[in-house]
Amino acid sequence: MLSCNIFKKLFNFDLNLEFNVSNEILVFFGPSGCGKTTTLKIIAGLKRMDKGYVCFDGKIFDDTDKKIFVKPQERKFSMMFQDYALFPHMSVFNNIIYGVKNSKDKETIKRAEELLEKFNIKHLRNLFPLKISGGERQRVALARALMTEPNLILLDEPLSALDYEIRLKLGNELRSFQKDFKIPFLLVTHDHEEAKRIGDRILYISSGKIIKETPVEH
Ligand SMILES: Nc1ncnc2c1ncn2[C@@H]1O[C@H](COP(=O)(O)OP(=O)(O)OP(=O)(O)O)[C@@H](O)[C@H]1O
Repeated sequence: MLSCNIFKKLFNFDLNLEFNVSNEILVFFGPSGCGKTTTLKIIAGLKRMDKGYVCFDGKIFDDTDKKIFVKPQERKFSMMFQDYALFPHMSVFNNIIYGVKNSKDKETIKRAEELLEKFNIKHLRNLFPLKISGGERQRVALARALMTEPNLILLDEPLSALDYEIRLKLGNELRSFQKDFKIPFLLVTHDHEEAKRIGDRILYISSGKIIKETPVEH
């Protein structure tokens, strides 16, 4: 389980959130600028907070009082950004296996092939990111996020560039992935329908605070 208590002074308000994520899809829902991305980056270790902690399964990854900070690359948390952050000089396939230690072994190749199949991007495997569409890049980024067998997945607007039909399909697949992986997923969206479709629980965020929390019936 991920446990967080986060305080950070932002330009216009203070970010102040306390929450846990167990083996479920927790959605952060809120308007642009309310602090969603900043929160994911603090959890990933890509931004520092002013006060608080981030713990996962009893291990401390960040604690401002105890002066503990674990580097992002040592957290085994996978983050997918809004802008996908794919490597432009690498093929789709190499982007997906990037970050896996034994990228040449059979299991890795098999897993990458399965993800290519699952995300319907098999035909793109040798192309470079600039040659494929935004929606396709998003699917490659999703496959990469799931490739490294992380303990936790942080998804920042993972479906925002996709057509409605594909959003529905990938949304369902995200739910089935979460059930297969049995790890916490934290997903950011400002689409309420999507929050209800994908999430097990929704935290409504406004100006850096949780204003409401609701479970979702599926
Ligand atoms: N370095 C910084 N120091 C202080 N405040 C910042 C800094 N960078 C951004 N902010 C402020 O933090 C707030 C939260 O930004 P954040 O990107 O987390 O929002 P968001 O909810 O993810 O928005 P969006 O949905 O548009 O991506 C913004 O209001 C922004 O002005």
